[in-house]
Amino acid sequence: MSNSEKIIVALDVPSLGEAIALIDKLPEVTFFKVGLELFVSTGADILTLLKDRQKRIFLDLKFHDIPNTVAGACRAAASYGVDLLTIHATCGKSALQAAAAALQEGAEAAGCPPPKLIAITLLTSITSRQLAFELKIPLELPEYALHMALLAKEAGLDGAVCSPQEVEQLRQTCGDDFLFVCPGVRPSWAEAGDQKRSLTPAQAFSSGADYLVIGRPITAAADPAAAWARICDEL
Ligand SMILES: O=c1ccn([C@@H]2O[C@H](COP(=O)(O)O)[C@@H](O)[C@H]2O)c(=O)[nH]1
Repeated sequence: MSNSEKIIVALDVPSLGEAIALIDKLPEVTFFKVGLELFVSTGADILTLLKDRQKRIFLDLKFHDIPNTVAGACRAAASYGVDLLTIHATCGKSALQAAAAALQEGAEAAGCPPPKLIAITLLTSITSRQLAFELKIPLELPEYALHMALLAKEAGLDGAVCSPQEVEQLRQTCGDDFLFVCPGVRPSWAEAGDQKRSLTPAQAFSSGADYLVIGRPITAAADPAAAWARICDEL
C-alpha cells in the first residue's frame, strides 16, 4: 500500500452537501474519516455515499459509555461495513471487551467483515499540563498513553489512536500486529490549530504510524487537491 493510501482525510463539515463537494475535489483520496459532526448531521447517508464511491471509511464516533451501551452501539455500527471504528480506552477493560465481542456478533449478523476497533489513548489536543492539572492523572503523558494502548491490547482491540509524538514508543511495546492511527499530523506549512502534540506526515510515518488522519490542512485549504498533492509529494 502506498503512503497516500494510508492518509485518511477527516471530513469535518456540517452537511452532506459540503462533504460531497470535498470528496469531489479529492478524487485521489481513498480513505475518509466521518466524525461526530458529519455523522450527527447526516446519519448513515454519508457512509452509503462513500461506499457507493468505493472509499474506505473510518467511523470516528469515539464511543464512551458503560459496557452494555458501548456493546449495543458497536453491534449496530458493525452493520455499516466501515473499516475502522473508535472507542475511548477510558471506558475501561470490561467495556472494551464487551464492545469488541459485540462488534464481531454484529458483523456476523449483518454478513459483513467486522471493522477494526481502535481505542483513543489520549486526545491529541491535550497537553501534559492539562493531563496533570485538569485531569489529575498522576502519570507522565507518554506513560499514560502507553498504559491506555496496552489496556486496549489486553482487551483484544485491534489498535489505538495516538499522537505521532508517542507512536514510536507505543509501537515498540505493543508490537507490529497492533494498528496505530495518528491524528494531530501537521505539515510544516500548516497551522496547528487546537492540535497540541503534532509531527509532520513524514515524521509520523517514520515513527511507526500505520495510518495518518489529516483534516484541516487539506479540507480548509483554498485548494484542497493542491494541499493533498503537496503532502503526498513531501512524503
Ligand atoms: O486524539 C484525537 C482523536 C481524533 N482526532 C480527530 O482527527 C481529526 C483531526 O483533524 P485536523 O483538522 O487535522 O486537526 C479530527 O476529526 C479529530 O476529531 C484528533 O484530532 N485527535
